[in-house]
Amino acid sequence: MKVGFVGWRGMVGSVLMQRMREEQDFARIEPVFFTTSNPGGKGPDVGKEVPPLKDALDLDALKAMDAIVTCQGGDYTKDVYPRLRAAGWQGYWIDAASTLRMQDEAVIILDPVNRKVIELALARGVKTYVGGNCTVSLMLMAIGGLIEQGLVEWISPMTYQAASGAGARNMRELIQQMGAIHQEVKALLDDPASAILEIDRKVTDLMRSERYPLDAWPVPLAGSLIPWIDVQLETGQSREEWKAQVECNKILGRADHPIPIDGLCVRIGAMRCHSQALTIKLTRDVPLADIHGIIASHNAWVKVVPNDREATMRELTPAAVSGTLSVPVGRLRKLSMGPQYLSAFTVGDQLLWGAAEPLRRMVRILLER
Ligand SMILES: NC(=O)C1=CN([C@@H]2O[C@H](COP(=O)(O)OP(=O)(O)OC[C@H]3O[C@@H](n4cnc5c(N)ncnc54)[C@H](OP(=O)(O)O)[C@@H]3O)[C@@H](O)[C@H]2O)C=CC1
Ligand SMILES: N[C@@H](CC(=O)OP(=O)(O)O)C(=O)O
Repeated sequence: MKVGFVGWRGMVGSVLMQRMREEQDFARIEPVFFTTSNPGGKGPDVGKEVPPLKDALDLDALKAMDAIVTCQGGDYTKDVYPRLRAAGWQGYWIDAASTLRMQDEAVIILDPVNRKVIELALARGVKTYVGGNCTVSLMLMAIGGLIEQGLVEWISPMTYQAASGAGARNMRELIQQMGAIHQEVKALLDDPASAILEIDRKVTDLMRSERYPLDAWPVPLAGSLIPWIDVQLETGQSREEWKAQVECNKILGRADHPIPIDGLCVRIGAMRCHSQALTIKLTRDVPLADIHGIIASHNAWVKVVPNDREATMRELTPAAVSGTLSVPVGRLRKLSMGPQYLSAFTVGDQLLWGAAEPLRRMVRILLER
């Protein structure tokens, strides 16, 4: 199978390349690498010879592919995908961008959760497969078992989203902000006799000043947080919040009888792990021990963390999870509102299960057919 890769040197694309090398995926395909900036250049090291980079805007070169995997972004998809389809290309389009997700011709891919939906779509001849929003995919990896068992009446997710979701520039600037804060008060920090309120005042003054690094972020993130992600919708939701219900239910193949899912999305100063606090209304009172079992047995990556202080602090943080495929879920307890109200807290790497991994696995699914 000839697979074209676009966007492979970006942040999501690099994670995809790393995972494909780890899983020896390149041995099973004929990879062709495309670029928007360096046609004729050298392709990445994938353990075998690859042809020079092809132009990602050259429709004829793209048309020669059986499948195209793109992590190049929504503008590229908007520009190239319709022209390629209009030119009669019948190959598989596998995309990380949100552009096509809600279109009828596209299936949102998260195979540990919706393998059946994917298989049915393949059988119907669907050729467009799009990775889900990162918070959506990570939530379903965490509590897919409860949904599968029909135990979820509604969910309210409150998110703590990492800088990586906004892109590489934003990750860099988060660290620059951290550094600027430290520089500002270094002398005071080094003096054990200095007053903490003086340190705090200087930090706050810096964050409010023109000297604070703010090119990528609209307002300070380090030392603060941003309770809005993506654009504003008329409903009062952010677009990120809107995605939760529509994408989850599309992934689950139940857009006609959706589970209500709504909450607030907040950007925090983590690097690449999104966290979410979930309030779940169960359809019935289920004992916690059963809930643990149902969640843990849903897929190979979810891990139930016991609701105790030590295990939670050790295992249920971005620092512990970053760079791994593990999706821990903990803080599972019945809330005081009643036995059908369950809390949960989950953490996941938004570049792996949140972006690259579902695409990688879709290529594998195609190879297995
Ligand atoms: N960031 C995220 O969390 C998620 C992103 N996505 C989707 O993936 C798309 C790509 O995101 P992301 O990977 O963050 O984007 P990047 O900005 O990291 O990469 C996108 C492209 O920019 C070009 N580029 C220009 N300068 C550089 C550079 N210095 N280093 C690397 N690449 C460079 C590359 O194209 P070329 O080689 O052709 O020059 C690259 O493929 C997003 O637009 C979004 O649609 C989906 C889920 C999550
Ligand atoms: N919006 C997500 C990242 C992302 O790229 O989402 P989507 O794939 O839905 O555009 C975030 O900021 O954390």
